[in-house]
Amino acid sequence: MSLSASGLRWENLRYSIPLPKKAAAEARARAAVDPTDSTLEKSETGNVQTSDSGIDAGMRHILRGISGEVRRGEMVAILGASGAGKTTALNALSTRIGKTGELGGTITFDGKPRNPASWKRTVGYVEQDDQLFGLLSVRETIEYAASLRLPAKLFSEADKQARVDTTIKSLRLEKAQHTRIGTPGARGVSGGERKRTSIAVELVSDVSLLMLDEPTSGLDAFAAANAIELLKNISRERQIAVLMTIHQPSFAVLSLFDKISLLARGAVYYNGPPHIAEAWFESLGYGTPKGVSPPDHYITMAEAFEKTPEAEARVLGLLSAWAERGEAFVASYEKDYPASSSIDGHSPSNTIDAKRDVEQHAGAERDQASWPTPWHKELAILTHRVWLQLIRDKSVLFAGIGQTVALCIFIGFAYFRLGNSQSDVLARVGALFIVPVNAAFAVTFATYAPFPLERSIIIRERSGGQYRTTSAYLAKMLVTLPSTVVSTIVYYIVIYWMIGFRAGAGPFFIWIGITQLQVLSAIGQGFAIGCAVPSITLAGVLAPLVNVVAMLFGSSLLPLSSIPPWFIWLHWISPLSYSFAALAQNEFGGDRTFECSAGAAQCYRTGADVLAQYDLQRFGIGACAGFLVLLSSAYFILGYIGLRFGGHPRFRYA
Ligand SMILES: Nc1ncnc2c1ncn2[C@@H]1O[C@H](COP(=O)(O)OP(=O)(O)OP(=O)(O)O)[C@@H](O)[C@H]1O
Repeated sequence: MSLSASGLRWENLRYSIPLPKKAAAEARARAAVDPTDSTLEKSETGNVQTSDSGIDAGMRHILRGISGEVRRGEMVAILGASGAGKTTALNALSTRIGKTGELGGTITFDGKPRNPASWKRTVGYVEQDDQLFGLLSVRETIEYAASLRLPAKLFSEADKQARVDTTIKSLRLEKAQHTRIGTPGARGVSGGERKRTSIAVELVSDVSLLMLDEPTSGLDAFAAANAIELLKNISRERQIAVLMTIHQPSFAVLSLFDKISLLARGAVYYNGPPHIAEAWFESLGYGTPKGVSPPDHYITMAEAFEKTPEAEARVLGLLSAWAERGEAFVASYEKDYPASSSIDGHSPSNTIDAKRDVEQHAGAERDQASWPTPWHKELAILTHRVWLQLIRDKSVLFAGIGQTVALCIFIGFAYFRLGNSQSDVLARVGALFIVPVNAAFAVTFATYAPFPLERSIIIRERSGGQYRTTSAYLAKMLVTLPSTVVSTIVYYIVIYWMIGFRAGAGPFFIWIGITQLQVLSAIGQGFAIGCAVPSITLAGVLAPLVNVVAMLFGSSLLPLSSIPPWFIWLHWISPLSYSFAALAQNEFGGDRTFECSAGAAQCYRTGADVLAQYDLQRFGIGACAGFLVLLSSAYFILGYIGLRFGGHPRFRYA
């Protein structure tokens, strides 16, 4: 194969994963019965062909020595049946491959090994699922990407806007640019527009290589052809190398690629221009029958769907024929029939100011190891984006108002205007506990709910080296903290007067202060759970568990003296222990007295009696507030660690 130094090139790429013990033992047993079952035969070119499902010596071989290249200005597709290894190949090339498997072979970009310092800003990766914020418009989505990805040193605000306009135009998103992406509850742009927005988010920056995992999946034939045609134009105009996996393209779409790489069982059985594929397969006696779509034929004939010895022989024949003489065939065909639409000599169009672009690109190469935007600017951009989504999410606003009204009605009227009788003393203790418990539940749940989606978007964006975790995390905190305080404070003010807690400005402000610290710890819990747990289902299991345990060990339900010694630490790490104690001291402190009817067996005559009975004076109100701040900080730190390491994009270069 004649390989140029420009663009991405891979040689003898291999990837194997260890099998679970049981599967490995079964494979060994099968191999003992039929030695051909797991024999790997290496061809002269290093490509590996196999007669089995790819199991050998406790390893499953998913990629077996594949080679290929995509040059700048070219568009190449990796094709194959389901399970052929397309996604694994793309993942290995883009560094998104798992750490558990063994990776071998050589991968270079522009003739050099991929440089970890600059790679993530060299390559744009479009995932199969479009992870975008549904409440932002197409244009806003691309603008945020431009603001975060284009180096501030090289692009003024006007330059960035110009780049956004160009990108919108080149992806034909003009009409949809002001439409929101859409959420499950509110329809937005079409599937094709959504996909083109995902592509635009990558292309708005100076990437030299664009990788796409099945960009046409879920699109109709017209939208699919449209997207691929646009990508082809962009690869030409901007001299970007475009590599994608694609599932069952139409013949028209197939013809748009400069090269296709056909995979079966993790090995290549054709790699070259699409128009030569037919000649190659014809030379093997497998030309496309009349009335059958060539891409469908190329893919299905390399799968032994029929499960017959003939089908198996056909697949193996295709694999070994390519390994033996495929590249020579393509080279001689290209020599005899040079393609009319060769990309050689193609120069970038004026769509983007080419000269300035080249200069900027050179600057960007030098600067790629550093972050594109200063930290404070990153923080401002990300905070603005979180804020915009918050104010647009009317469901959160209405749910918050509805919740406040409902809680005021139920809790407020259940404990309405408590007096000084003995039963009212007990009711006051109950109210002092239930109000912070309610904050813990309602706030924690509302806080962690959006995290799983945001986390996957943050991973995608951080994979492109767009910003630091600290700025993303702090931006979320800067919006969540004040908005939650504002939305909960009304409830605490109203409920205080409805229940009839101790009158006076001092007790009132202490009440507000402590309940807000309880809210702070609940937000912290929401951050910790949302950032550390990747799925909403898991978070939904964990959050109630954490809250119920905190409630059990941090309340009067289980007096301190009754808690088993090995669980006592749960009392000290429960925020409710401190908020309940502080609120009780606020309510029952001073010289408060209660009615006690003559002849009553037991009475709380003073507030001090209540505090002594429930053992609520170990720490003063100030110390309790301090512990609440400490616990909240610990939760926020846990959340940061969860996002920093759990939500960290993983790159594997070797
Ligand atoms: N980490 C892994 N552990 C176990 N098996 C794996 C792993 N990664 C890939 N495989 C297996 O390797 C084979 C190739 O997977 P891959 O996802 O690359 O296929 P594909 O060609 O992209 O298929 P599809 O079109 O269905 O997405 C599949 O059989 C898959 O089950």
